[in-house]
Amino acid sequence: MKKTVNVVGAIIENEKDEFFCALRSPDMSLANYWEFPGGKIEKGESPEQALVREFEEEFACKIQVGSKVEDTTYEYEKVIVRLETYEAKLTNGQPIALEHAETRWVPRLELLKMNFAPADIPAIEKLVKAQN
Ligand SMILES: Nc1nc2c([nH]c(=O)n2[C@H]2C[C@H](O)[C@@H](COP(=O)(O)OP(=O)(O)OP(=O)(O)O)O2)c(=O)[nH]1
Repeated sequence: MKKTVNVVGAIIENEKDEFFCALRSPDMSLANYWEFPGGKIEKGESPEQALVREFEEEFACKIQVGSKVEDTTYEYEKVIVRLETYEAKLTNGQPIALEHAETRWVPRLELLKMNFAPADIPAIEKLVKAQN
């Protein structure tokens, strides 16, 4: 039976209506896909606590987590991922990619053109529809 992993991702928007995206590096699972960075929720953690921890570990910066955007379960070839995405704000410094191949601030409508991990697509569709 496939394992289900609980993953949380941050949706961070800047004042120019751009979103913080990260490219998974070749040595990560799901290599070379873009994602809303975050990671697996560890035992005893809330999704919010996991996101704060992951941003300190992977981007050496602090975030404040807001409301939930989407909750999707996607079945990959080897694993099932439940991805919860949350709005978040940078509260201390700019993110520095310590593990990802690249990071980019992407304009809302261009999110659709990026090679995002399949589990992220429902969240992206929601963001595009929410455009005002
Ligand atoms: N972080 C993140 N992971 C995603 C997204 N979409 C998606 O399918 N995933 C998948 C990729 C991985 O299989 C899994 C998350 O693993 P991860 O490697 O980021 O988590 P982690 O930092 O806790 O990993 P590790 O320490 O166990 O290596 O979820 C997303 O938007 N953000």
